[in-house]
Amino acid sequence: MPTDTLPNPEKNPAQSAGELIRLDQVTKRFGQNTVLDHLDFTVDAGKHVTLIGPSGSGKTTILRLLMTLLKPDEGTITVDGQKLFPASDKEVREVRKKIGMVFQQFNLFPNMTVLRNITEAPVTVLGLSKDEAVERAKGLLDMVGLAEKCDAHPAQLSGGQQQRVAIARALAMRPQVLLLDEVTSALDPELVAGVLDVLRDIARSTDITMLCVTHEMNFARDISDQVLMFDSGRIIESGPPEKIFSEPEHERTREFLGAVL
Ligand SMILES: Nc1ncnc2c1ncn2[C@@H]1O[C@H](COP(=O)(O)OP(=O)(O)OP(=O)(O)O)[C@@H](O)[C@H]1O
Repeated sequence: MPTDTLPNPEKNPAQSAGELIRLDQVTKRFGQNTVLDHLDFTVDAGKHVTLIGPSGSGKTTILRLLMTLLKPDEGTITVDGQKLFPASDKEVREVRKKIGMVFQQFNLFPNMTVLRNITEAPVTVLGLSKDEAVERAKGLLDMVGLAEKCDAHPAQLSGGQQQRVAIARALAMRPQVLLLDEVTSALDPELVAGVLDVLRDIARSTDITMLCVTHEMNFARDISDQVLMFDSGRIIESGPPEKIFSEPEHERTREFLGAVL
């Protein structure tokens, strides 16, 4: 893998150690529905944390709060020392630059080539020259195994290839944190492994912090430093994957893993 195109400690000095994400007593309601209930957790820089739990337990809501797509009703969220709410527009923009997200539906720009999908934000948001952005994008496309697809449009790619472009696009911003929201759920089964292999490679060979919602338990076991088990908007159990998957303490965790493994 061409590591010069990826985040590393020299290029992200703030990420060398310590706490990067903190949620303190975060509550989110949709009407009468309390989706997150006084939630506390922290993620240290460089760690890979996976959120598991039944459908509707609030996992995606956490990623959307971190992306500032939603606002908490109570509590505070801090990323790299900056509170997200309240924060000025400028502060939010600065924090957003540190966070990349890959969605279930790839959300590529359909009218742009693969290369342009990846270079657009580094040029317009980070102010890179076109040449710098193209060099970075080509390195990333090489890393996700799509070097020959620069000039293709998203519709000409398989879902798995589109998702690998979306991963490259997120990394092109050199984020400190990568949020992954069920990134293989919309894929045909035969395309899942290719995307997960790319993510395993990124987890292994970069220092990027990952927060991952997935139903792929083998993948979670492989990449996670910590697994958080959610139920009804609370973390009911957390720990290293070998503990959560092999010796879960909570009955709900055992039930959930029994259903998905
Ligand atoms: N914009 C919204 N308006 C109203 N309710 C919402 C909204 N977004 C999420 N919810 C509700 O919040 C709850 C938690 O949703 P969330 O997507 O965070 O769960 P999840 O654990 O990620 O589930 P899944 O694994 O199915 O994606 C669900 O009951 C969902 O219906």
